[in-house]
Amino acid sequence: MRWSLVVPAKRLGAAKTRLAPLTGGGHGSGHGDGHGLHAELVLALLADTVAAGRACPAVADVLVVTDDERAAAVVRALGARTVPDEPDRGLNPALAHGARASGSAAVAALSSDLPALRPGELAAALGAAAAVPRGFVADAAATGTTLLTAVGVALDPRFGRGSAAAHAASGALALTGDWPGLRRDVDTPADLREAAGLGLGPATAALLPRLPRPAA
Ligand SMILES: Nc1nc2c(ncn2[C@@H]2O[C@H](COP(=O)(O)OP(=O)(O)OP(=O)(O)O)[C@@H](O)[C@H]2O)c(=O)[nH]1
Ligand SMILES: C=C(OP(=O)(O)O)C(=O)O
Repeated sequence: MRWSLVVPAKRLGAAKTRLAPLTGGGHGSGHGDGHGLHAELVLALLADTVAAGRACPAVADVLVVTDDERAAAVVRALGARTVPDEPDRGLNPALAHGARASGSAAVAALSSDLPALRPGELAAALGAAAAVPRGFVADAAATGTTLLTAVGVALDPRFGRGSAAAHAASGALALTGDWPGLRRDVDTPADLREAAGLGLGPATAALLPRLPRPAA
């Protein structure tokens, strides 16, 4: 079975506010304005996630839901398709829109902040997901979700705080395996240090030495 991956990306300057301390946070950091180091860091996390997805043999195509032109250009250069961020009602409606736009019967929503993701572990998780109508992979903290899958049924995404429990309550099966890069989402500076310990993708690795506050 080959999958369509749907990856959400809100505007770079508005995303990942909890990482602002790493990029200086204030004036000149680019946090909030879509430029500068903050946007570059958010973009690097997205680029490494998309590149790993594209390199996964179980993935037929990657669809990024975004209105950010810079993010769209970067992921297209990596071989992803892009669709506008519709209906502009937040993360879950954007993912449902992307899932429908993919036109695929096997759809997986993937977090956009997985810089240590390996194509092989994604393939293993998607292999497990092929056996169930809906499945999910919890993040390293076991409270959030990094992957939500659907085969022949609606994706019905419930990302957000406590999403692992919400996905389980909606009938999705928790998929478990030794997939450290797939689980290691990066919301905080400490998360980025842990991702660095697993091994970062090239975009995030290249950015790390440029951060004013060392992350790793
Ligand atoms: N396309 C799209 N993506 C979204 C939207 N809202 C959130 N996302 C993406 O979903 C992921 C989780 O977003 P949030 O939980 O809002 O916050 P965050 O950007 O991770 O970070 P914090 O500001 O630090 O909480 C990020 O990859 C966002 O880019 C949306 O309305 N549209
Ligand atoms: C949206 C989620 O995560 P975060 O906000 O941490 O990126 C989630 O885990 O469902």
